[in-house]
Amino acid sequence: MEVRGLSKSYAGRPVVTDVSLEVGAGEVVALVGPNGVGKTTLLTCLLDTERPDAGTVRLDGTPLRDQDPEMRRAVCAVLDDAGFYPDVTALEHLDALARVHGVADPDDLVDAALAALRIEHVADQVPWTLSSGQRRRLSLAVALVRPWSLLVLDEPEQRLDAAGRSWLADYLAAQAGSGRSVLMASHDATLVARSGARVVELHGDV
Ligand SMILES: Nc1ncnc2c1ncn2[C@@H]1O[C@H](COP(=O)(O)OP(=O)(O)OP(=O)(O)O)[C@@H](O)[C@H]1O
Repeated sequence: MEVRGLSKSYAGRPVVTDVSLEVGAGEVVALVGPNGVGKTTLLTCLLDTERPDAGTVRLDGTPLRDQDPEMRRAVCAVLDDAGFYPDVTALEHLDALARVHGVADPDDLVDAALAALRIEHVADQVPWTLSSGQRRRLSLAVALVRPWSLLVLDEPEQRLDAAGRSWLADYLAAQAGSGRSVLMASHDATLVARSGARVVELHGDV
């Protein structure tokens, strides 16, 4: 992914100013910086869910548009743990996403994801009955059941216990090792280091 000259203001107040960065194949990149510096804003602009005031975002040379089915397939974003259908169990949520993306053997993939995230025992519960950490684990499990070449994560360490953070760091490093790309905002220096991330520090008037 290549970002050039991205800027975003809210009500005339600059939040992201002229940011350029690249995330290469096989690379984990960590955006770091203090609260309010603009990490989430940058991620939402990159994902085309917020419209930047200026700048370009390209994936493999093509402008990134969230309405483009190819882009939606290439980019997996986990920004929070809120995007669940309320009446669908954890297992059904993962199963639906795997099938929508046309993966082979969705049953096996979903079982493996539930096991990897250690949420098999709550697979039949609807999201609002999960603990907050289990909901975060379910959000992350999505990345294991659908295709992507770029994974975008916003503070994925939130609400994870120590074992979960270690698993996540090793998972991200392994994905980079297989040639995929990861861009995350994080406040967890251990996660950033253990995942082998290249650090991009945002500076702002905060
Ligand atoms: N929709 C919005 N309208 C107005 N201001 C906003 C909006 N979204 C974000 N901001 C402001 O933009 C600034 C950057 O917010 P952002 O969430 O991007 O920071 P962040 O670096 O992700 O912070 P944190 O580390 O606390 O998650 C903050 O001052 C915030 O108040």
